Amino acid sequence: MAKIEILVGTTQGGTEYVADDMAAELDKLGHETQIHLTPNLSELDPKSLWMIVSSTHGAGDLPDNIAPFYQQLIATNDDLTELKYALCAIGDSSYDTFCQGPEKIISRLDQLGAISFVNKIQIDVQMDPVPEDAALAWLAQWQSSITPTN
Ligand SMILES: Cc1cc2nc3c(=O)[nH]c(=O)nc-3n(C[C@H](O)[C@H](O)[C@H](O)COP(=O)(O)O)c2cc1C
Repeated sequence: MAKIEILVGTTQGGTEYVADDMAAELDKLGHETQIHLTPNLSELDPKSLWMIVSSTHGAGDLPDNIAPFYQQLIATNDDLTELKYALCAIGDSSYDTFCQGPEKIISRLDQLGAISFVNKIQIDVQMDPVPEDAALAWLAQWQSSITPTN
């Protein structure tokens, strides 16, 4: 069993459904998931696996609910070298800034020493109108490699 923090960035709520479905799948496998709709750095375990599940809004911007978390990351110098993360980005390829919002978070996590646990997925709602399906297929590719220590 692993502890998995799921950080959600959403404006209309669609991405929250994607996060809920992945959490349900991980719970079935015996992992301990926690969904954060307003993530707070001080409440997250830096020795767990973080899944960032976020759409993009504006012009390559993070949704408002997760933007303050990004500011917390910018303000901290915490050592995150024990942290592993997985990115599930959801966007629309008709925008030049396709899926760029959560890249800001990933870029800062990398600066703080965190390591990507798997290749990210960028779900294009033009191609996948039901992003849950693409997200669950992606999760199925790597969920068996999650270990208690990650
Ligand atoms: C005003 C607006 C701006 C958007 N900007 C972007 C963008 O810059 N890049 C992108 O990939 N998708 C963009 N999108 C598409 C959303 O990320 C996509 O519709 C997503 O499914 C919304 O999920 P949510 O309801 O969970 O926020 C934008 C959508 C809207 C309505």
